[in-house]
Amino acid sequence: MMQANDLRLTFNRGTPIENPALRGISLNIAEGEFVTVIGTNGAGKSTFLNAVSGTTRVDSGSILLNGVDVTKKSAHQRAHWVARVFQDPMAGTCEALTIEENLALAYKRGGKRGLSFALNNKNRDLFREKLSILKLGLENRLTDRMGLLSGGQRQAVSLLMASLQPSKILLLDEHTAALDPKTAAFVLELTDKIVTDNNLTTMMVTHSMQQALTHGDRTVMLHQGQVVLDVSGDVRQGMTVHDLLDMFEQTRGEKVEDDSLILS
Ligand SMILES: Nc1ncnc2c1ncn2[C@@H]1O[C@H](COP(=O)(O)OP(=O)(O)OP(=O)(O)O)[C@@H](O)[C@H]1O
Repeated sequence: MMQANDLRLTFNRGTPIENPALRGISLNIAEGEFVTVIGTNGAGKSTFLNAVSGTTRVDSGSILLNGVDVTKKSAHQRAHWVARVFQDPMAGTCEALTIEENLALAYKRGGKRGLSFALNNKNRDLFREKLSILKLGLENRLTDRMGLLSGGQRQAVSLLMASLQPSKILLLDEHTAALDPKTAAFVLELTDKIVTDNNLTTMMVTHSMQQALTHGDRTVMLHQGQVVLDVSGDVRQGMTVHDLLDMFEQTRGEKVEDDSLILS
């Protein structure tokens, strides 16, 4: 479903602050697969997601979505293949617009018709039905401005927006990191439900090794711009954070030096 082939990207090439952020990332993700992505600070996780969504162009390599080479397509052109939820709850939705307007925008993603076209009674019923899944009472607040919602509520709506159209891939970039622990747990639970119910192909970046192992069905670890671990199936089943750290140490001959990754 998603194929990343030997992605390479160096920031500030030829300057004293040259930084090879992606050093040959290759990763194939099958339709409906839920991959968690973990890695130390600066490992290239966000850059990789940016490369897939098209907000950052790679120097070389290619990205295929459903067999279509999208490497040279802009983020806008990729919008109907890619849905994304960011760490900042303010980033994925438009606070000046109402809840229903935000949902309508997501619903017509990639389409050419205007917002008013997507805001009809039939769609309002659909939005109400979808919002009721969140169990936050938002189905009764369609015309409230998005800016009135809490961070957790906004992330929940963002997830819903991501599932309104059959995307080719859902990218979650530490989308619970800015939330309090209880709200983060709620949004993660919701993530599992929305991903499973809609059979979404998903890549979720998380800073928690524990989360990476308990959600999704495959875990990929990035380190210094490369994929260094890729575990799934029986190997991943029952795997502890300790096991993952051991595996990293055996493969790389070095220890993970990022405490936040180990402790969170
Ligand atoms: N626009 C940019 N210009 C220059 N360097 C950048 C840019 N974006 C990222 N980098 C650098 O590329 C490297 C990878 O960054 P990236 O944000 O992808 O890491 P990450 O794994 O998401 O890290 P974190 O867990 O800290 O968010 C880092 O060294 C970062 O400083």
